[in-house]
Parts: sequence; C-alpha cells; structure tokens
Amino acid sequence: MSGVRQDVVDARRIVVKIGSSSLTTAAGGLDADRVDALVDVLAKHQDREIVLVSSGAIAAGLAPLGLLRRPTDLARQQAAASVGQGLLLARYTASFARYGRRVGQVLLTTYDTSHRVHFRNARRTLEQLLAMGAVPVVNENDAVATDEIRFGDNDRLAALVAHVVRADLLVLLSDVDGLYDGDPRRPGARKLATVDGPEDLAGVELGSAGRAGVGTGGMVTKVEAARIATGDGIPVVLTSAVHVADALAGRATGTWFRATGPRSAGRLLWLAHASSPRGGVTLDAGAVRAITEGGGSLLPAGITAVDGDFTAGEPIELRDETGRTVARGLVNFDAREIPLLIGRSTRELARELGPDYEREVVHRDDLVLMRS
Ligand SMILES: Nc1ncnc2c1ncn2[C@@H]1O[C@H](COP(=O)(O)OP(=O)(O)O)[C@@H](O)[C@H]1O
Ligand SMILES: N[C@@H](CCC(=O)OP(=O)(O)O)C(=O)O
Repeated sequence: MSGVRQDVVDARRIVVKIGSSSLTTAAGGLDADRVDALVDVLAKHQDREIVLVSSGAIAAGLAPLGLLRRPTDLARQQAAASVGQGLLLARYTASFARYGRRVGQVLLTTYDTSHRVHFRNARRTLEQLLAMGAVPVVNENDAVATDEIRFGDNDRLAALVAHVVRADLLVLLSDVDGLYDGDPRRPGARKLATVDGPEDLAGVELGSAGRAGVGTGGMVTKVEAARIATGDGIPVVLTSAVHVADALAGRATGTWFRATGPRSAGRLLWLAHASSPRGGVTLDAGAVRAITEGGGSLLPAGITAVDGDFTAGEPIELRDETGRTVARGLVNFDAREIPLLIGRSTRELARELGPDYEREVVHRDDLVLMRS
C-alpha cells in the first residue's frame, strides 16, 4: 500500500456509485442505516460536487410488493423498481436533510446518454443541481427501459454519468473491497492494488454478482465501467462501501484504475460501449473511406446490405465488406426501409419518394468510429 492518491485529493467533481448489495439488508429490503452511513460520509465533503448513482430500486420494491426475490421477468422488475425508487429517494431525501442538503432525482436511459438533445438536457439538469448545492441521485429509469435500450447495470451507467458531468473521479462502491484475481471467497485470492491498463487484467477471473438475486453485474460490469471511465481520462477507485471515507480521502483502499485515455467531450462515448446494436449495414469501400477518413455521413448510395431489426433512432453497426465494424451510429431509418434506399442517391430518392428521403442514413454527428 502506497501513500495518498493525489488525483483523488485534487478531485473536485466526483461520481459515487453504490450497488444494491451495499444498500440492502440480509433479508433483501432497503437498509436505512447503510443509506445513512453513506450519506454521513458524503455530506462531509461540502467543498466537492458529488453525484450519487444509486442502485437499489428493485431490491427496495420487492418486500412491499410481496416478492421474495428479484424477479427474472422484466415486467415485474419494472414494477418493483417503480415502487422501490420512490422509497429509495425518500430515504436519501430524509438522510441528506439531516445535513440541510437537498437531493434531486435523475432517472436516465441509454437514450439520454447518446441522443443529442437528451444528452444536453441531462448534462444541464445535473449541472444545475450541482450549482444549486443539491445532490443529484441518479438511477436507470427502470420503469420505462426495455431490454433493448437499458444498461441493466448501474456500473456502466455511472461511467457514462461521469462522462456526462466531466467528473474528475469515479468511485465504485460494492460489497467487496476491490478487484481480486479470482472469486474473493476463494482462499488465496489476491487483491489488485492498481490497474494501469488492460494488460494488468490478463488472467483475472471476473465473476458474477456476489449475493444471488441482489446485485446484477458482478465484476464484469465494474471492470467494464472502469475501462470506459479510464479510457475517457477519469480514474476509478473500486472499493467496499464501508471504506468510502478512506476512498474519498485518497487513502490507498480498494483497487485504483489509472486513467489511460484523453478526456473526450462528445456524447457518443456510450455508443462505442452499447451492449449490442440490433443490426447493421454493410458499406462499400468508398463509404468506408468517407466515414473513416473524410469525416462524412453515411448516405444510401454507399450501402450494400442491411441486417437486423432496428428502428429509426437506434444504434447500428457500420461494417466494411469483410464484416469488420468500422463505426457505430444512430440510424435515421427503420431496417425495413433501407432495402429501398440501397445504392441510390439522395437526390433521386427525394425526387421519387419525397423530401423526407433526402437525408443521411447516419449523420456524421451521430457516428462514432470504432478502434480496430
Ligand atoms: N474477481 C473478482 N473480484 C472481486 N469480486 C468479485 C470477483 N468476481 C466476482 N466477484 C463478486 O462480485 C460481487 C460484486 O458485484 P455485485 O454483486 O454486482 O455488486 P453491486 O451490487 O455492488 O453492484 C462481489 O460480491 C464478489 O463476490
Ligand atoms: N437500476 C437497478 C440497478 C441494477 C443493479 O442491481 O445494479 P447493481 O446493484 O449496481 O449491480 C435498481 O435500482 O435496482
């Protein structure tokens, strides 16, 4: 263990994410004492801006709805989240009120972290809450997010929120005090003090959630969140919720993921990390060049094939003729419309089908190049 982490000490704007497993009792309900214990620490950091990403809505809604464990179907998870989110927020509101602090609820979907207008709105709301001294409490908008568009875990959501607010640091709090080289319950498992880059993760076994039916992503999504944030220039501390005070003080607790990439400004970070787009298009060589070298949009003329079942506004893959994904983007047409457009000029399409068809299939502002 080394000394103080200067990047943490210097961090003024911090996203703190806490998992369901650290907020619930052994029986599965919301644990008010644990919420208070977290708030006791966060409220002390008045000279910093803290955005809290809190899981726990589904867990908090189980008992009130007479459910004994986390349901596997989306509809009941959504109902539990809808009941639980209110209880969770009420708890945070009361807990921060002990320190005279207000909280503001911000519920997001993947849509809000990628679409221009929503991204800007989310950023503006978070900025305004911080400017007014309120603590934003963020969760996924579980009640409306469907399987296709949801993060499903709050680890990646937290990394994207850190990107949205341009945080200096992301703190991931769990029920385990860091990343181990294998299941931490296994004798001999070793904790990693520092991760400098992907090479340090070779050989590390990333297991699933600890308490069955409570957390969701396990270590896989935490490491993925760390990869997104560090690649975006934001360092990450992963530790146990009981060590949050140490983590925020810069003491060497948990696992420290060093920032690897430059900070990026755009809203499209999410697209590059979206789980799996629901389809894609194949581009001819000219279109690949226009996109990767010329900073152009994707026009119908450059498309040779389409696959999958997507609707306008959703993310898709843009592939070259060997099947390699060269970019991801938000598409302006439904999949079923694209065969009609393939290989044709926008002018011709507009003449034939009306001015609505004189548009890019993917606008360059809605497109992110994938590193090969
Ligand atoms: N390599 C590993 N290092 C640390 N924890 C691991 C590892 N593999 C699996 N885990 C499990 O991941 C769990 C944390 O994930 P999860 O239950 O989803 O927590 P949260 O609710 O905080 O998001 C730990 O309880 C631990 O048992
Ligand atoms: N949005 C969900 C969070 C999903 C979840 O369980 O996440 P986590 O405990 O962080 O692995 C909820 O509030 O229940």
